[in-house]
Amino acid sequence: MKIFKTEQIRQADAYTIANAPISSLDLMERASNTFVRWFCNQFVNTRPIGIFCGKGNNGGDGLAIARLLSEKAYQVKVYIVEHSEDASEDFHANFIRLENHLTSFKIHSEVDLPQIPANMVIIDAMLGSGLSRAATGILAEVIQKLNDAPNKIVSVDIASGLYADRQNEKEDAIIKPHCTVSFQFPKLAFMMPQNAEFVGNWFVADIGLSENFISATPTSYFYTDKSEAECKIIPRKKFSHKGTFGHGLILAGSHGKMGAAILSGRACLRSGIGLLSMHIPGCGYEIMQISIPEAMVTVDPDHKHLSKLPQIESYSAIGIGPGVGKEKVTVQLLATLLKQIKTRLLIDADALNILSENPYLLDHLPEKTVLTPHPKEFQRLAGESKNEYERLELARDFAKKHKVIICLKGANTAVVLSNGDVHFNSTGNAGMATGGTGDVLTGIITSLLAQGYEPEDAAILGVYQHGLAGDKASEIKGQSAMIASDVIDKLGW
Ligand SMILES: NC(=O)C1=CN([C@@H]2O[C@H](COP(=O)(O)OP(=O)(O)OC[C@H]3O[C@@H](n4cnc5c(N)ncnc54)[C@H](OP(=O)(O)O)[C@@H]3O)[C@@H](O)[C@H]2O)[C@@H](O)CC1
Ligand SMILES: Nc1ncnc2c1ncn2[C@@H]1O[C@H](COP(=O)(O)OP(=O)(O)O)[C@@H](O)[C@H]1O
Ligand SMILES: [K+]
Repeated sequence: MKIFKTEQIRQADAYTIANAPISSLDLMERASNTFVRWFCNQFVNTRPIGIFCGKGNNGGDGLAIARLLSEKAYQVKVYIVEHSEDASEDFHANFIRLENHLTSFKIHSEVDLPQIPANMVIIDAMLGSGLSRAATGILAEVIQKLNDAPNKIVSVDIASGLYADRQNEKEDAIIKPHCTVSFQFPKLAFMMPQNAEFVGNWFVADIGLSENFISATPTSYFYTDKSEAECKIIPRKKFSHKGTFGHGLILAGSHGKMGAAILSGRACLRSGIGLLSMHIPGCGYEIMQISIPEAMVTVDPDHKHLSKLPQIESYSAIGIGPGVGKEKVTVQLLATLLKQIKTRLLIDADALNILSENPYLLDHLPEKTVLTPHPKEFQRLAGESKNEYERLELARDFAKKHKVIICLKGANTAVVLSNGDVHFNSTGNAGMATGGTGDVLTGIITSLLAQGYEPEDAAILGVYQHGLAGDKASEIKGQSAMIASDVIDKLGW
């Protein structure tokens, strides 16, 4: 799914109005109807509803929603926050339509603020994607009051006060909704961890903006949903054999960290690879052979660390990093690997930290190497950033400069391609914030690379399947009890 910036959403809106054709008021009606359909599935009509409207089109949506809900026998109260003398045309039209149904209450100042019953559901339609500056004055006061109340809040399109695609200041007044119903596209703001409390659970309501416009308009931001991930899967043919699915090599583990090697190896095998070899330090030999009988093992001459690169010509992809440490000998091994490698490569964990400490190695990264840093590893690699928008830009610059693919891990992992495109992941949950889940991802993506998936697809699909397995694991174990091995157990597609 594409993620558009505010300006592009406005253009999509205008294009649809001109070409569908549909009047802007009818488009607002359609958007409001879509919201109401969603809302009625979530909230019964015995609960009172309070709709807080601004005076732009977001407020116009609020007024239309008020009318539609009252037609469905919801008890609705409408509050209009008088932040401006002027109102948008469609706000005005909906205000007139509403007059036959409901009276609205105007909020000019704090004294006009209503008492809010505890069971009232609040619909936030004060400011939408037209936010041009921080909310102040009466808007800020209403936002504060609603945030302080225990009531459930549902934001129309986006929480009032939250910029759709740029950084807010810390002190900005922003609604903290339980959920947001976004029109047609998710907003870039929803992908940023810092905005979690200003988004809540979010849903996309298809309001029928022009498909021609959407498919023809380029964007650098995407959201990987189920259909997009599934169409990347290459089916296994009836007469295929293990040679069809590649032979991967994972270099992992050190004394005390053989678990990381085991997790990545197991995940690799559970992701469809034909053959897997693991290169590990001497201390891990028996551990590995017993833990993963399906994997072949080559043993490093060093007992505790990886020090010597094995023959690598026969592998279709190589993954390096989980649990390897940063010993001098391992630095040397990575440098040799970068010189010799002719196949697809994934670099994770301490191998990334080695790159950070030896930046000259970055010039030797083969094109489309997949890097899988968590935020701290990325910071070591690319430097500090003031906020998550800046971090994303840094990742895009880094990926373009070094022609690599970066999976910036976290909730909504951002897969940043070497052309700067960003694919945010839709699967995964906070139960995955536990040691070893990153090693699992290394195994999955290495497996896909070995099978011949293009590195872009391997990264996007691998991240998606990793999160999906995490979601299945959390359904069974719960987020607190699940561990990385549970994620491996739930792999499979
Ligand atoms: N295609 C779609 O997706 C569709 C979108 N639709 C809906 O339209 C919404 C966008 O509408 P919108 O452009 O009128 O913007 P919205 O946020 O309601 O208000 C802007 C007004 O507020 C003002 N203003 C801004 N910041 C302010 C501040 N801090 N404090 C005070 N005032 C401030 C601003 O003033 P100005 O910046 O000009 O001074 C302007 O007057 C969108 O979110 C969705 O709900 C659907 O109806 C149909 C299809
Ligand atoms: N809150 C979360 N929601 C979704 N996925 C998460 C969350 N926290 C962590 N993850 C995922 O779990 C993995 C953690 O990786 P990492 O930090 O490298 O762990 P480790 O080094 O212990 O293996 C990443 O793929 C990340 O996207
Ligand atoms: K809103």
